[in-house]
Amino acid sequence: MKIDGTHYRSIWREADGTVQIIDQRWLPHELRIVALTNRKEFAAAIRDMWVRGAPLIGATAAYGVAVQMAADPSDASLAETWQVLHETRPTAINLRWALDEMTRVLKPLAPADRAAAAFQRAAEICDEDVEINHRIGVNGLEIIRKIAEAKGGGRVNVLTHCNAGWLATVDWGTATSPIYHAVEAGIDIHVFVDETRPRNQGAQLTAWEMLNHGVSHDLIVDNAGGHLMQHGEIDLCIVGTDRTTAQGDVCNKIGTYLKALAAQDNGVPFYVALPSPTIDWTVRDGVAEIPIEERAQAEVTHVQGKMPGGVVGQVLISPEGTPARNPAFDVTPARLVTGLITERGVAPASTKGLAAMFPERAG
Ligand SMILES: CSC[C@@H](O)[C@@H](O)C(=O)COP(=O)(O)O
Repeated sequence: MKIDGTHYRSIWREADGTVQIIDQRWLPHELRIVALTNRKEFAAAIRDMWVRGAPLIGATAAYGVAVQMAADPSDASLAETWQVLHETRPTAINLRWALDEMTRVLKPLAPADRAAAAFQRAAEICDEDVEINHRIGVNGLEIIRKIAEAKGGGRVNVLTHCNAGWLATVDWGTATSPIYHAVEAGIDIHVFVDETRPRNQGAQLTAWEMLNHGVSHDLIVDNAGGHLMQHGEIDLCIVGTDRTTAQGDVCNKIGTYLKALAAQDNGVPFYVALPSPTIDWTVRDGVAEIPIEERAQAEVTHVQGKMPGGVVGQVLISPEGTPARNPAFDVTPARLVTGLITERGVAPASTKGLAAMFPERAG
């Protein structure tokens, strides 16, 4: 996507071979681009959320393997890199998907051939992600178009949670891709952006994306969505996912479940934008089987922002010493999901629906 006229991806390889990322910890206040040069830095970038969002975590891990292969292409190094990167964040399945995919490609090769093959496969994974998200946008656009037509061309109001935007992927985003496509198609669309405590990915990243792209939007506090739905101000919800099970349960940023409950109570369609690498075919019951990341208490007791004087920093908002819990994701059961917007089309959130859409993957 474009920032001030320049097209950026969230991760890319420079002509000199270095892997560059946008360090998202500083957005929206500063656009900082950094190079990741060794495995330790890749692990830190994923764990400490310089990059985040399920597809981007996967793409970053793929390049992390490639950089490590250039340093040490041995079998031991490949296996250890899988471990080191895999333990950085437990919930987004794209991480394991990308590490397994890199291992599948590299393991049969002679060590001397691994680095070049790894960089090539990492670049392909990035390009595939862009294409998948583009397709999700095309398929999701039809949902938005139908709502616009039903409203006689009136404004379509979309609620989204967290950042499932281009910053969470390599480009386009998942939940935002139908929105960007709708804007391009000339549909009058307005986006309600959940701030998404504790890390405020909505306030910091999605709002920034919408502003940059000239998309009409309002930032709302997380607790406002139900109220807006009750008053007919939301036509549909579109969110992303970090892991979707074979039966269509959706694990996404904490608070997604509450939005889905409010959507069902108010008859608001609740869609999930789902790239196929985000399906975990090995699990069925998301609540019972998906590991939920618990992050630092400080993310709850503090908020980050721009201080007077322009410095980006954190302020304590609770009494010093108050304990906090910080589960980073929750699971929305399939029964609350209207449809899964995939690169192949919109699937019902069910075992049958996903199996029909991806027959070659379903067990
Ligand atoms: C297209 S990204 C889908 C999800 O990864 C996104 O909604 C989300 O929850 C991101 O969480 P984060 O903790 O910022 O990595």
